[in-house]
Amino acid sequence: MEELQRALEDRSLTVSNVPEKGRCLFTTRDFSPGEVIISQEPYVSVPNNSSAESRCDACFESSNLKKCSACQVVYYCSNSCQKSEWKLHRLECEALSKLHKERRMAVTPSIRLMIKLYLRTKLQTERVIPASAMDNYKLVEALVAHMSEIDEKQLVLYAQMANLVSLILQWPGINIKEIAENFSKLACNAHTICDSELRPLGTGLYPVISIVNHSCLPNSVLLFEGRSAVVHAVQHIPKGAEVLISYIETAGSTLTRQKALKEQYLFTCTCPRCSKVGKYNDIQESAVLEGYRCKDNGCIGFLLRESDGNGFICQQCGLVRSKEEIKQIASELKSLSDKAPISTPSHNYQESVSVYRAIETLQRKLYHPFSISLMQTREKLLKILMELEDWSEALAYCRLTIPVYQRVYPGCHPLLGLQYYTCGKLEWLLGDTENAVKSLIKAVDILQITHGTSTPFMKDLFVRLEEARAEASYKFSSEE
Ligand SMILES: C[S@@+](CC[C@H](N)C(=O)[O-])C[C@H]1O[C@@H](n2cnc3c(N)ncnc32)[C@H](O)[C@@H]1O
Repeated sequence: MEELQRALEDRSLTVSNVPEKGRCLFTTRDFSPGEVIISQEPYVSVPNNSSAESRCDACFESSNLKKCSACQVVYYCSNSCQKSEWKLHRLECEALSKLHKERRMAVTPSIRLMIKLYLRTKLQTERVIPASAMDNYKLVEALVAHMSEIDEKQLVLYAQMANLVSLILQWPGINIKEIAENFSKLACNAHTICDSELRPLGTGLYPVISIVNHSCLPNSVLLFEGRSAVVHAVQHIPKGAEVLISYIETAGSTLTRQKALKEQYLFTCTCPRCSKVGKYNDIQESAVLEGYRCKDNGCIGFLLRESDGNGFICQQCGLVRSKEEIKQIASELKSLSDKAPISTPSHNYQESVSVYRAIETLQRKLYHPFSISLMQTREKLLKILMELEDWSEALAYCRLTIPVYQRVYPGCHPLLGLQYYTCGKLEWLLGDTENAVKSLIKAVDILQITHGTSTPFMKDLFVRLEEARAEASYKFSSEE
């Protein structure tokens, strides 16, 4: 702990224990918006390899992959990536190769992550790979596991997974209970590694970044540059403040967010947003984000259940929607949603578009215009239409999502920045350079804070903005 405190001191940070939260990371100087607060390489990481997509174990790249010829499980995109992982993979490869082929192919990313955790610890203990203040097994030991709060079913699952890890490693005297506890640690401490556009690529354990606690109104954001986790301040953070990121999708109502936090991280959030639970403004916000729309299409009031329980009354105009009408649309929506594909293979894009269009129409009838479900359906349509290169309809849906994004991701949120970026790209493709410039400027304003300015993604964004600006001014001068 002392060694870690010294390493953090150099970064103007310190760790303290707070009774209701456990360890917390505090600043010892002011941080400006966009500044990197802390970054860390993973102690261990694995890509989310599936039959549909594989990635390099070292850099998560998905092209030019070659399978490890011995274990046939792990992929690398180059010799240098394979070399960088070799000390660890040599041991993993030996262990995996002893399994029957079918069993080996069924080893999940979570099992691999645990195997790598044990192998890395072994190699550090034997000093085959170096350890440091921010990179050692003691930091993993210090992570919270919440063992006493986990339900029976989950414990049984962790015990089964621990047995499989033991079977693969075949280490005499290995402690199954400790492996099960480590699975519980991974559940509330590991992070999903995403690319710059927040698409999930894999999972990593970053034991120092794991000290950062959650807020639904965070002052920082955790993003990834390759496999490195980087925490950026998204607002001015004064000296002595706690560094806070969001662990979950913050768009939901307070009850939805609290449920997600309780289920995965086993705590009740008391952040400034959550402390409003049950107050009028919070009830209003939940009814807007997750409730029904007014019967009058021109009214954007929110609906609350009538005291007799027979319907929902608009809090703006007083019109009532009957329970039966709502039930009817909800049931149509359910049967349509059951038909919607979870993932869309390319040959099914057209079919998916029609299903999601029908869902969107029904959701518009049922939900408030700022509904999160409606926003998510439009987001799906936007993605599929982009795959179909139908830029114009994709842009229409993208524009419809923007006001909801602005409401649910206020301030400097990467998802809002990325949505402006998509809008700008589509406007540019459709020749609407003037609006493209406006959207890309909004994207840059947010993303240079959340993502920094030096990543390939941001450099590409700056180039796109310059190109759009040049084209807009050329168009303007030729029109003159
Ligand atoms: C990734 S760890 C964060 C570091 C942790 N506080 C520690 O002592 O190691 C996640 C756990 O921290 C606690 N935690 C995180 N944010 C919290 C918050 N806002 N309020 C209360 N507990 C929180 C919960 O126990 C959660 O499962």
